Amino acid sequence: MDRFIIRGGKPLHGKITIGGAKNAGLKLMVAGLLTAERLTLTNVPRIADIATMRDLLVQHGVGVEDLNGNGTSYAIGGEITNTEAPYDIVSKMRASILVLGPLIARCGKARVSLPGGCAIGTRPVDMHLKGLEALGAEIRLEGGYINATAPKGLIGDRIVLPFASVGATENLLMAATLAKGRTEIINAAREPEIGDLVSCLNKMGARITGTGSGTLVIDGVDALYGAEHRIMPDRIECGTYACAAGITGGDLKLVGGQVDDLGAVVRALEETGVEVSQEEDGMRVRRTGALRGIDIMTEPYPGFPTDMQAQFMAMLAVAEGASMITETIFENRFMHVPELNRMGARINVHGSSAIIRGVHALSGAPVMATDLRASFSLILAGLAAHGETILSRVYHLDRGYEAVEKKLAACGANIERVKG
Ligand SMILES: CC(=O)N[C@H]1[C@@H](OP(=O)(O)OP(=O)(O)OC[C@H]2O[C@@H](n3ccc(=O)[nH]c3=O)[C@H](O)[C@@H]2O)O[C@H](CO)[C@@H](O)[C@@H]1O
Ligand SMILES: C=C(OP(=O)(O)O)C(=O)O
Repeated sequence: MDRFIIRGGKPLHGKITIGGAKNAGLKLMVAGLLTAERLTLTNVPRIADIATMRDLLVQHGVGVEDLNGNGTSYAIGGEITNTEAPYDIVSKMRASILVLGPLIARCGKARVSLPGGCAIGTRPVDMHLKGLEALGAEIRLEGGYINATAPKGLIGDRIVLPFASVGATENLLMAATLAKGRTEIINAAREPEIGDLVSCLNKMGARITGTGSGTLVIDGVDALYGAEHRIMPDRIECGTYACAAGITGGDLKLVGGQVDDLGAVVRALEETGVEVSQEEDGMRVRRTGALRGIDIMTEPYPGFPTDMQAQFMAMLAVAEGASMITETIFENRFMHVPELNRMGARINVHGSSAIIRGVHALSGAPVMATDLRASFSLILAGLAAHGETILSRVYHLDRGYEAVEKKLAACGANIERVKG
């Protein structure tokens, strides 16, 4: 298992190019299941989750061609020959559940392993299943698998989501594109990645309106077609490197970063004393004064994203005064707290809130990554700490961040990957 060795204490200066968004790219690849024609995706991030999604599509029988041989453009297309998504892939990557809706819509049946929980929460898929049943799917759970059929095809309906789930919205949205008649998804999630998916589906011939409004209206069509789509920049990767500038007191240009996708994150950065501006080719982030403690609550978009919570916690650990972070999306997303405390942070968790008392400095220590964003919070702490931090289990990080050590080292960080 690879490890990172980080020697902290250097402010970061320079440019970091933001890649395509993991949380858009994965769904856009799945959208390739909705047509036999060729869907070309560009700006694909070179991360482990994308490779896993590629394996999943290939085992459904669909071709995934690497167009320029470097993993940044894929052409997806072909007939589906296998409608099963097996446990070994789904258990590795929860986003695999998103093949369920498209497979039922296109093939009238699907057998998809239940994803189960993960380090951040139990993460049930009840809303995905209830919504698909409302569209006419018959669903049985057996042996850890979801067995779904739609003998008469899917039929549009009005679906009210009890919570604006990103995954449920996407699964139902994709299924509804090929359903008969109109589907309305009320209390739909409004994350920008869903807007990116809608824009690609509409290029493929879908008829979807209401992006970002909380109500999506989908008029089903008989078939979808080939298209070409550039994946949006990863706002979470951008926010994460913004925290790297913030915690080290540096000055970074995040090429391709868009302030507009990061409203709540930008407001929180500014409140802590980090300056953010939109420039022609990306977002500039710098800090010259002290970091100040703030209170944050995670919420569905446009609120503060849970996927930025751990990174802010690392930054607030060295801010002046006390901060409180309340996590409302996942019930167990504080696994980074004991690791940050091992580096000298003073954080206490009370239920779904963490109280952070800022310390003057952190000190390097051996620490363990537990999930994707928690991993990066430990890198951030390591970049600001005195001495050496050794981060193990970086495979969590490789799921969603491309070339972390190269991007950081190019801006002056002392970080190396040790293979093993
Ligand atoms: C691949 C991807 O895009 N992942 C993102 C997606 O995850 P994901 O799509 O899994 O997140 P959801 O918005 O669905 O989940 C939010 C909450 O709703 C609960 N829930 C969800 C569905 C359901 O049927 N029943 C249920 O109870 C979940 O357990 C969780 O507590 O959105 C999350 C919230 O912004 C992000 O943190 C993830 O990075
Ligand atoms: C929680 C995340 O991803 P996933 O939903 O794939 O676990 C994330 O990107 O922070």
